[in-house]
Amino acid sequence: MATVVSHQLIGSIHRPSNSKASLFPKESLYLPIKFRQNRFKIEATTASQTPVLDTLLSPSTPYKKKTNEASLILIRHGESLWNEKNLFTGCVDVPLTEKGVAEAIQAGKRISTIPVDLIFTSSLIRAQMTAMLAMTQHRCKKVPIILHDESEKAQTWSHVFSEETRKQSIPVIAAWQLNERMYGELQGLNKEETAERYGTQQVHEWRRSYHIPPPKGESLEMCAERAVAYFEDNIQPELALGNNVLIAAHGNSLRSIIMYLDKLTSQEVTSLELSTGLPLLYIFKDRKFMRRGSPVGPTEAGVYAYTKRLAQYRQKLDESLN
Ligand SMILES: O=C(O)[C@@H](CO)OP(=O)(O)O
Repeated sequence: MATVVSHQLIGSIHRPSNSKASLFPKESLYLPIKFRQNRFKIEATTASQTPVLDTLLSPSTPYKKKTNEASLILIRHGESLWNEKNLFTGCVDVPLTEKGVAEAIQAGKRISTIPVDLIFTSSLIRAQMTAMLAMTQHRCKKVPIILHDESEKAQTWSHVFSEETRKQSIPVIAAWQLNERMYGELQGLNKEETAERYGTQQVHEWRRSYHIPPPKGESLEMCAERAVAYFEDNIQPELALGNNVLIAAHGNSLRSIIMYLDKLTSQEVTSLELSTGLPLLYIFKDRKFMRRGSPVGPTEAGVYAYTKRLAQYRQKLDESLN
């Protein structure tokens, strides 16, 4: 059984279940993503069909599986304007504060030599800002590009016509399933005033229990049903193909994903707290997730000792910059 956890430091695409296909297509086969019922659907197709996802992911986009290992970085967004005001935020779409921007940039520095091939964010601006700001610091210097596939027009109009430019880009997929838990009738209320009104114990249960939902909102369990399902259906298959993934999301959507990764019980997850803007690294190897803490910075020796692959990646970056 997992020990009590306190991560003080850390901060559909619907794939057919037996599909081994990646978002990074191979030679003659590529995988258009179609937006259906708020979920992406990936279907294999042949080169004679319209390349819907041709915008960024070209047939020869770099990633071929060479390893059964991949990195997974989780970042809770930096401080938002409502974190600052101590308001329940949930699915309300508020931006980062100046401090939140600085946190995202700092997070980027800390992960700047850890490989990232694919980024998933929620559909909320605070998570997207965090991912984008963090990637400005990455030493690979690749440009994160949001894939818009809400319509055929959006796909066509954001097409990139240079193979070289596409190679210098990182696809970003925004998924509502990674959004913050919907806080129901608490959204917009001050947390302290709510505790005074309903009692500290009641508010703590709404905020941290697994099963109890806030009034007309989602419990962590309900949030996990969509966030973990999305992770399993769309993110884990990429990791299994050796693609390194960054997820920028929220306190509670990430708590539910960490509960899944670390196999926490519904009791243990109540003491899991995530700070804003601090990255947490996992290694996915042999179909298992190993938690590797929060990288302190690009020069930290410890992180690169975790796996040979990370050390090699960093060495290549060092060589290319010298
Ligand atoms: O207000 C929210 O949406 C969340 C995260 O900021 O709050 P809590 O930590 O209470 O779940």
